[in-house]
Amino acid sequence: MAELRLEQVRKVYRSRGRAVEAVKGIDLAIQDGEFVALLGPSGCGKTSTLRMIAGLETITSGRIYIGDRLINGLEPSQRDVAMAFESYALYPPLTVRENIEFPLKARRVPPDERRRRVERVAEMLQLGPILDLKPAQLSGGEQQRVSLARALVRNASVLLLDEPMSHLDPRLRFQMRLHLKELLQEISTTTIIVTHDQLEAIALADRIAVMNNGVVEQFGDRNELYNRPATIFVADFVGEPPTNFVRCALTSVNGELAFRSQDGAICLPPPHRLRASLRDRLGQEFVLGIRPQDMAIATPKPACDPYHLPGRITFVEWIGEETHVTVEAGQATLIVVMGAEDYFEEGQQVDVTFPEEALHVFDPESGRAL
Ligand SMILES: Nc1ncnc2c1ncn2[C@@H]1O[C@H](COP(=O)(O)OP(=O)(O)OP(=O)(O)O)[C@@H](O)[C@H]1O
Repeated sequence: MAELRLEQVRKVYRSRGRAVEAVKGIDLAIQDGEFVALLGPSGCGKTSTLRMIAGLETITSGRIYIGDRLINGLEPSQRDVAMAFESYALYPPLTVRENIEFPLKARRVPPDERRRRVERVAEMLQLGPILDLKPAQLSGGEQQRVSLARALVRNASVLLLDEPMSHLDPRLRFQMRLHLKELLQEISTTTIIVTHDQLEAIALADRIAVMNNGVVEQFGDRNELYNRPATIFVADFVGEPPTNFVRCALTSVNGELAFRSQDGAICLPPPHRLRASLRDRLGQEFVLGIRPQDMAIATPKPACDPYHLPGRITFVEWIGEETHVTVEAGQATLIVVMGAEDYFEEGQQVDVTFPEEALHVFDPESGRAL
């Protein structure tokens, strides 16, 4: 157990004379026993970050601390970090039991203690029936669970999981998530999981670092990412369906500030919390973001709520427990999530409403929330 701290960590790869800056000076402070997910699209630098913490990749610049120890120069074996790989990395000649036991033997853990720890983790990950098989006899999902078991059994200060469930079928994935969460709560090891699956990140992690293009766009818990997205990227990447975005100019209508789309179909007052700071930005463009789950369709039009948009339903899709309704408001297309029991018809004129706090305002240049 230990705190893990990354300060201005960068990774530049050189391949065929070209420099690729995969990680662009990230800062992360992960508390002792905390479970953090690195979430982001393919190529955003998640695995590079993890491999630098594990010592499998050199750190181009910056500092990584585990507790008070600066680990930049330490060999992987000196770092007290355990890692489970997406690509398993099991030892082919050893049985599953021997694979899991291997890191304990290397650390001279007594046989009784070894057996107890292997059995505990094997039970958690449902590996009992395959303990005497060799990796070549296992399915991809089974190999992945063995790799996870081998990392968990060590009780290292820091546990790193790189897409540890990507090869499991959805049902097993669900079960593994439950077991993993339970097990990690019990051993309370500082853990980082890399995933591009936001459901996995949300279900497992205490906090999520959303990465894009080598930088951490936001580091926060689920509520912060949903209710106060720091950037356009986070508002777009986290949440399903993605946030609705509309580009508007800040204008003055009858002496009051208003965000107005180019065709005039959208005209909304800025949220109260931003009004004072927006006074001197008249004429500038902004990106407005509203989550589909924060919107509702009201018929008839609400009497005095300023946060409503008149539009026309163009598409209705029933998805299990939700109905996704597409509404056109002038040239803007908005998706609204309603309940499965709500009934709407294409062509219907409606009003889309939402609470003031659901309106997120972003600077189009920096992409950052105001
Ligand atoms: N050894 C390497 N040499 C050159 N470029 C690399 C190397 N490893 C990674 N990269 C590049 O660095 C960037 C980040 O890669 P990284 O694997 O860290 O991203 P990722 O977010 O983990 O992606 P994925 O989810 O696809 O695994 C990518 O552009 C990748 O092509």
